[in-house]
Amino acid sequence: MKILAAMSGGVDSSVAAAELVRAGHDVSGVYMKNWINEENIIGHCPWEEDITDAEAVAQQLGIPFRVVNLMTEYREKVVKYLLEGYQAGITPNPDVMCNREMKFGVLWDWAQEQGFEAIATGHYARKAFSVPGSQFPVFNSEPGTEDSEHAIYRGADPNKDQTYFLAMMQPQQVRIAQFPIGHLLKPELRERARELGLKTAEKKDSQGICFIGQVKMEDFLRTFVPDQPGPIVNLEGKVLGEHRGLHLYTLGQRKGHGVASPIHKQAYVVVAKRPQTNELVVAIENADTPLLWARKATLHSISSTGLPLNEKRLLQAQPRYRCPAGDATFRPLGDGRAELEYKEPQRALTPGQICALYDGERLLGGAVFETIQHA
Ligand SMILES: Nc1ncnc2c1ncn2[C@@H]1O[C@H](COP(=O)(O)OP(=O)(O)OP(=O)(O)O)[C@@H](O)[C@H]1O
Repeated sequence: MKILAAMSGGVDSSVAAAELVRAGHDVSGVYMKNWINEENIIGHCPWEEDITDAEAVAQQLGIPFRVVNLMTEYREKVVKYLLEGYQAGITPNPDVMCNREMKFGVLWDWAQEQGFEAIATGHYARKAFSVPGSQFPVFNSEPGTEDSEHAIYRGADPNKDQTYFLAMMQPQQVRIAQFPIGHLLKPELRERARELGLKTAEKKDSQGICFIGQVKMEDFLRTFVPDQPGPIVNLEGKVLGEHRGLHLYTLGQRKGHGVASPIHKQAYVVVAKRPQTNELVVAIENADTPLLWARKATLHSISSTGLPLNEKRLLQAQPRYRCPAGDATFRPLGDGRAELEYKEPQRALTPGQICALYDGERLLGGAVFETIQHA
């Protein structure tokens, strides 16, 4: 099969490409140039080093390598969404959009023109397909037949699972996606990279948002969105301090708001943002802090990785990356929206954030939190 390996210059996608070569595919590597540090944002933006590393690994594997410039599309499809979201007071997720709009969107369009049949990434996720009549999961990334059903399962390494970031992928994108390292644990992957002598074998895992690399989200936002200071208040409306702009804070945030707690081992936590009055609301965190916990929410932009999510069902809903998925009832409202009711109260559900939907280990799709109903 002719497969395009998306190589970021990190160890995960290096091993992903190596696995495809080992399986005998016709592999080419590609680095997407989404963003360069032209805005002089503080911090280290290592794209040049990443390209050098990705190219060196491609050479080691004996595969062709190219850099494609997708900076215009990235600005349009991801950065704009990110900045508009923050300006509107919600918390967007650029990594999720990057997968749907860039890697399996714009990059896939380009790949098809070049005659590729699939795109592979170094995500910790497993691809499965079933031919009619057989049962999931059959972990295999072969294309199957026309009528086979494709699905994404959580990566085998629970600490590294990245399916949350794939939640908004469309069925036709799932069909052409391959995740060659999803069955590996991170230490096994590192070992494989060492055995192959790959240049990236000991390279540190990337931090932060995919395109801003080591740059902190806060520094990035401050370059584009002016500070808008306002009061920090408690639930009774008493002013406790000053914030620098509501967009710089996240619901559930315990540190970085500058309000010290008078109670030992009980921190102030951000429980609400009030755009009308530009107030950031904080409260002392405990098991029943008002506004912090919620069981019910509405979702919009429901997106399915396979069969449509148009019936009431029980499922597991993961409200953010690195957070357990809680049991919930999902009730579609018929207009791309749904009600979600968790069995247990959830901490800091946040409008604008992606909610990934699962049936056990299987990723069903995703949606965006619209409103949160506090008890
Ligand atoms: N600039 C890029 N060019 C090509 N592929 C990319 C790029 N950025 C990310 N990817 C692909 O998306 C996958 C997930 O991206 P993410 O930024 O989360 O990397 P990661 O999990 O740290 O993996 P890696 O170790 O490969 O960098 C990568 O493994 C790679 O296949």
